[in-house]
Amino acid sequence: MTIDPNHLRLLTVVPAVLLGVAAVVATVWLAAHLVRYLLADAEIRPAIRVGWRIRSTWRRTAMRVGLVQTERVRPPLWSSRPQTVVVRRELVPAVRVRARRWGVEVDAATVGRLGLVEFQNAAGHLADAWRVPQVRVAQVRPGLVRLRALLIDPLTQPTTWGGQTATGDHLETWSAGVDADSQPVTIRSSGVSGVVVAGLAGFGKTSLLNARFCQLAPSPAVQFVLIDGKGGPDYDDLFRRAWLSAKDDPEQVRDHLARVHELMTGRQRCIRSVLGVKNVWHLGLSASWPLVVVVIDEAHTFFNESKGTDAESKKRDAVARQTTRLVEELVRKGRNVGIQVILATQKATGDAIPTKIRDNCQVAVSFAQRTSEAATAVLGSDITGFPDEHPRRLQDPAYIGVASMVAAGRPGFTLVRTPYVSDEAADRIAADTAGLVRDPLRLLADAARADRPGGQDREGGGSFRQEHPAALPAISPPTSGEEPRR
Ligand SMILES: Nc1ncnc2c1ncn2[C@@H]1O[C@H](COP(=O)(O)OP(=O)(O)OP(=O)(O)O)[C@@H](O)[C@H]1O
Repeated sequence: MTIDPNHLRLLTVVPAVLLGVAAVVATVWLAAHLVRYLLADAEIRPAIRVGWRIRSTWRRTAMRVGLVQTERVRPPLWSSRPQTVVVRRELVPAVRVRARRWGVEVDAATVGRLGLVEFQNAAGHLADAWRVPQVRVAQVRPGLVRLRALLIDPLTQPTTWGGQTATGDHLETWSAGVDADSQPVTIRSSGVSGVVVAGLAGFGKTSLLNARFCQLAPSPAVQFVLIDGKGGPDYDDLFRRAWLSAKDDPEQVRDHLARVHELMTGRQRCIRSVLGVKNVWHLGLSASWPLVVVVIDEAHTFFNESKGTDAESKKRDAVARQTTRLVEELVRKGRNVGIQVILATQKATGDAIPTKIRDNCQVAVSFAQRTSEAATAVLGSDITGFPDEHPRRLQDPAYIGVASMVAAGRPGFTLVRTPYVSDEAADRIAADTAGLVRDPLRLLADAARADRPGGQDREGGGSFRQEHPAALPAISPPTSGEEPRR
C-alpha cells in the first residue's frame, strides 16, 4: 500500500500548526502575565508570585492536604473502557486566584463533603504549602469558600476616625469599623438596651467608646450618662456633653443610675399615651424623647460585692447590690423606651459582670482575650466554632484596635479594625456639642404635661408633637397591635 504524499504532508502539517498555535497562545499568555507583573507596583508583586505558585500547584497541594473528594463512577461514554467497569474519580475544588495588596484571595467551589469546615481544618497545611504566615477561611455564599493567604494581615493596618457627622442612621446602627476586606461593618443599635465591650487592658475599648461618643454627640436626639470606673482623667472633657456623669464613686454612680431608672419607669408609664406606640424605635428617637446612652467604663468596679462584716464593707456591699439591680433592670426593660447601657470591662466573666446583666445584653464586642473562658463569657460558646475570629488570636500588639463581634447582617463572627479616636478629637466634639445637653426627666415631664387633657400645649400640638408628626393624638383609641410607624 502506498501513502498519498498529500495525506503524508497533511499528517505532519496539522500537528505542526496545532503546536505552533499552542506555542503562540502560551507565549502570549506568559507575556501578558509578565507585563502585568512588571506594571504592578512593588507592593503587590510578592502577592502575584504567590498567586502563580498557588494556581500552578493547586491540584497537587489540594490532594496532599486532603481537599479531594473521591467517588466511584462509570467511565465516560467516550472512554475505551467497558461501561460495566467502575472507576475512581478524584474531584479537586475548582479555584479562582487573585492577587491583592495584602496577599492572595482564592475562591474555591465546594465539592461534595468538602466545605467550610474541611477548608478551615486544612488552613494550617495550606499556609505551610504556600509559604505564607496565615490562611483565613470564610464562607462567602453557599457553594463558595474564600481562602485568604495573608502576606500582610490588613487588620493590622491602623485606621483613624474620619470625623463623620451624626445622622439618624447612627442611632439605628453603630459604625464599628472595617473588616479584613476594608468593608464597613456595623453593629445593631436599634432596639438594643445592652452592649458589653470586653478585652485586655490597652487593646482599644476606650477608643471604641470614644468613636461611638463622637458618632452620637452631635445629635440632639442623644443624651449621655458617662461613668468612668477607672476614676482617672480619661472622661473629664467628655463630661461636658453628659446629662449625668461620675467617676468611681459608687454611691454617686448608684444615684445616677437610680435617676435613669426613674426615667425608664416614667417613660414606660407614658410612652403609649405620648408617642402612641409601645416601642420608641418604631417611631424614631428625637430631641424631646432622646436615646439615653449610659456608658459605664470599667463596669466591674461597681458590681463587686464585699464580703467583709464591718459596717463599711456592708455599706459598700449594699451599694453594689443596688447598682447591680438597677443596671439589670435598665438592660432588661429599657429597650422599648430608648435606654441603652454600654458596659466596658477587661473581663466579662461572671465574677466581674453578673451573668443576669451580661447575658441580657443583645450586643457583645470582644477585643483580645487571654483565655477561651473569657472570650466565651463575652461572645457566647458559639465563638469556639470560629477559630479565625477568636479573640485569643488578637493578643499580638498589632491587633490593638481589632475586635471580634457579631455584625449586623453577617453570619457568625467578624473581626473588625476599629478606628482610633484620639482623646483630643473626642474632647473637641464634646466641647462643640455641650450645648445639646438636656435633662430627659424634664423633657419627659414636659411631654407628659403637653399630653394631659387641658395641658398648655395640647391644642397647639406642642414641641413634642411637632418633632413626632407620626405620634398618635392622645385621644386616639388604643391600638391592639404595635405597628411600626415609619
Ligand atoms: N483602634 C485603635 N487603633 C490603633 N491604636 C489604638 C486603637 N485603640 C487604642 N489604640 C491604642 O491603644 C491605647 C490604649 O487604648 P484604650 O485606652 O482604648 O484601651 P483600653 O482597652 O480602654 O484599656 P484599659 O482597659 O486600660 O482602659 C491607645 O492609647 C492607643 O495608643
